[in-house]
Amino acid sequence: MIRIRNLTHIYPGSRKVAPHVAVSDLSLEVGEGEFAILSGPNGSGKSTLFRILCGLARPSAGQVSIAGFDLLTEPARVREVMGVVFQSPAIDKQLTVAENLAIQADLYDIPAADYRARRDRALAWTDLGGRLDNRVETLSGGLARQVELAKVLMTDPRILLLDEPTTGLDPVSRRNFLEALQRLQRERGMTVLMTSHVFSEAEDVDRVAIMREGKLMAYDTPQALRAMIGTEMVVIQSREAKVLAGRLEAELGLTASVVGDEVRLAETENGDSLPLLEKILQRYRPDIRSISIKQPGLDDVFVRVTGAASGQE
Ligand SMILES: Nc1ncnc2c1ncn2[C@@H]1O[C@H](COP(=O)(O)OP(=O)(O)OP(=O)(O)O)[C@@H](O)[C@H]1O
Repeated sequence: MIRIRNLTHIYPGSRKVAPHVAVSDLSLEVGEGEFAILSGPNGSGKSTLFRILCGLARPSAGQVSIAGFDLLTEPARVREVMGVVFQSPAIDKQLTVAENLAIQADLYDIPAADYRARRDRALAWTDLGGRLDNRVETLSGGLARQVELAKVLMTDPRILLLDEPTTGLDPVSRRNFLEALQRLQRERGMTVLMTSHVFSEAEDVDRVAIMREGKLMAYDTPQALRAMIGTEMVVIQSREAKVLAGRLEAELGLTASVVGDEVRLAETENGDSLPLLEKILQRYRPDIRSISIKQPGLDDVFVRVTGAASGQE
């Protein structure tokens, strides 16, 4: 449904700045009706890839086809099937919800006879019922984002591209927004590709892509990605996490990564972390605030794959 083949994007540079390869020979497919998340540390090339996919930038090399249409040679066909929710608001906050949706209908030449039905169908995926006459500036951040979604849904897309749509939302609004997307996927067979750096959002999706320095480092189901790390890991909270990690590596020969005030240890060889936990507790107790065994999450995968600390909620 979204097929990216050997995509490369090079920013040309200038006399003072060298050319920069922002996307490097990247290939990736999102199947029909799949929900995929694209993540990566700052500067890894997500925005560049997103801009290419929504037709705002032309790649230096490679092909992209969307619903079987070539992005470069059939952009109008692609626009017919794809809806894009950008990070920066694309609605007029001074206008009401209904006025914003009416403008979208005008822009896309939606026949007047279809307008109400389309509008009501789009709103059915949101929590905006009864808010049609409210000015967007009076809505919460979460509902305002849902207006963006409703606006895009007015055009009946089969594919949705979203750029960090939940940034700045509180956890409840974020969950509501994601639930709307998941229902669209489940009940309408929508294909969804969304950039995000919040890994709790990625735990339930079909596939997660992790980019680093323009390259696709991993692309798999959340389960398969978590399995890369093992079944369980020891996590220690410490005021001096870096110092403790250094000591654990030097004195016990362990592999440790530091995320904030946490030291996370790679899986033990026999997979049983309890003896290791006891040993660490006996030796380093004064340096430890808490110690536990946990199943690896996607944030651990991210740290392993990119070498960067993951985005925090
Ligand atoms: N117009 C530009 N000219 C030159 N280099 C650029 C340009 N835009 C981005 N870059 C560089 O390309 C690389 C990828 O940038 P991009 O914005 O795609 O990354 P990102 O993963 O979206 O980062 P973020 O999460 O910070 O938005 C970065 O090193 C960035 O500095």
